[in-house]
Amino acid sequence: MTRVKVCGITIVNDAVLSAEAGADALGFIFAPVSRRLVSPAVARQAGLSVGPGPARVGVFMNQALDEVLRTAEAARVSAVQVHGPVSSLYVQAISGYYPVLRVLRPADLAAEADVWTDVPGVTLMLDAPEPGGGIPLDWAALKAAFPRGAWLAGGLGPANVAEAIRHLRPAGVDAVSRLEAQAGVKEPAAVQAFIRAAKTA
Ligand SMILES: O=C(O)c1ccccc1NCC(=O)[C@H](O)[C@H](O)COP(=O)(O)O
Repeated sequence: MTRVKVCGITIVNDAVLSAEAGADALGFIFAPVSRRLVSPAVARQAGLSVGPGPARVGVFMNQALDEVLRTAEAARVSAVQVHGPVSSLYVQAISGYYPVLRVLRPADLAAEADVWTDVPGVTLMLDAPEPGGGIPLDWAALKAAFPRGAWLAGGLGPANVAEAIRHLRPAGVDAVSRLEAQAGVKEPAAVQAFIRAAKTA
């Protein structure tokens, strides 16, 4: 069954409702450029409030390694998601502490996907060039190159996630924009419908 990550949690109650709806992972964005920036303290409280079930993923973009590790520790996340043009050494260093979701854009696939094939602790995620922008990828065009075991993000929501899964059979799916009432605030019905659609695809 496809695993489901609900990203951009900024409110403890949204973590709880996502977990109750069956989310496998919750995303907490620590990249200062994001409209869904959350503090490590709130992420930590959210993690404590959902019990042992869902993974808690700290999301970072172009941030120094020590900042990533300090923030992840303060927030008590269980995995780290890495966006941006960082080196493979940087990703490997994080994977010594946390399972890593390494985010690639379709344009990066040819150069970087093979680097991470069968590397323990690193899972690929394909996302649109603008993270959190709500723009879907061209699933048909990606089909031949989509790495086995990779996750998919980019403009997914209740209305299109089943179709995306049928095209690419990702190991997991991730979404934010189409699950929100406003930036950083979840729309409960959309979260529930997204998880249901992904799990039954
Ligand atoms: O969502 C953001 O604001 C964001 C900003 C900077 C780095 C990452 C960010 N989001 C990470 C995610 O994993 C999103 O869920 C993913 O990009 C999909 O977003 P959407 O297309 O809006 O569903």
